[in-house]
Amino acid sequence: MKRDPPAAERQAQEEAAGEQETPLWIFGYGSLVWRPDFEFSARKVGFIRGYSRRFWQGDTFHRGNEKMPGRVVTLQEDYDACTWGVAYEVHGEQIAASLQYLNMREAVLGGYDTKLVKFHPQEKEADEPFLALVYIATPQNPTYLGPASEEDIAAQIIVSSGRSGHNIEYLLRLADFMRYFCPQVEDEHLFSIEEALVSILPCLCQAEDPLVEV
Ligand SMILES: N[C@@H](CCC(=O)N[C@@H](CS)C(=O)NCC(=O)O)C(=O)O
Repeated sequence: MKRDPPAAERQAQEEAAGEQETPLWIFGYGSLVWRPDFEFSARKVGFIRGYSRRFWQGDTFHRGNEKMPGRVVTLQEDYDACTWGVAYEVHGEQIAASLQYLNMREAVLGGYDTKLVKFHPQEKEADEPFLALVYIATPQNPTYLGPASEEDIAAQIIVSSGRSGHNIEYLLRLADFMRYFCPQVEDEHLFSIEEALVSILPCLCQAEDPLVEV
């Protein structure tokens, strides 16, 4: 089923295509942090304001199936919060290629929509904040699961896997990214789910070296 790109995506694509030298930035805060799987020219670690990252999106393709949906992250509006991740810069032909790929991976298969948000690079003295495209799964999408206790989320992750791999890998790689690349950030929701998961499966204690390269 071909899905027309959402308005924010079209706006970003038109603006970027209109001025070839203007890159498009795409902000990742879940699997895009460690598995972008599209060609990019540069990447920066940083954050967006006004959102909290939550394991409240169901996934029946990448990390789960119709009978046992996995849990992946989305963004919940939260005025005082910041969500850390990676912004990817795409130029010229990379723009259409990345948007076409992400439209299938995120929108068609994942239920995510697009929005333009202000990204704040970690090296703020070197860079001013800039606009980036972000994929958000809203409560209106058909596989949205919403809030649950960290213990229940961990238990669901433990028994879920899909076409892209096990849901445990999804959680641990994201926790790993935050631990090693954003050590100053306390992401209580993420790390309490990881803690609940490790208490159920002690063999999954923290890796010595980062699993994620940025
Ligand atoms: N949009 C968020 C979340 C992306 C995400 O995790 N999406 C799922 C779709 S349900 C995905 O791409 N999974 C691929 C994988 O799990 O490897 C991001 O920017 O990273």
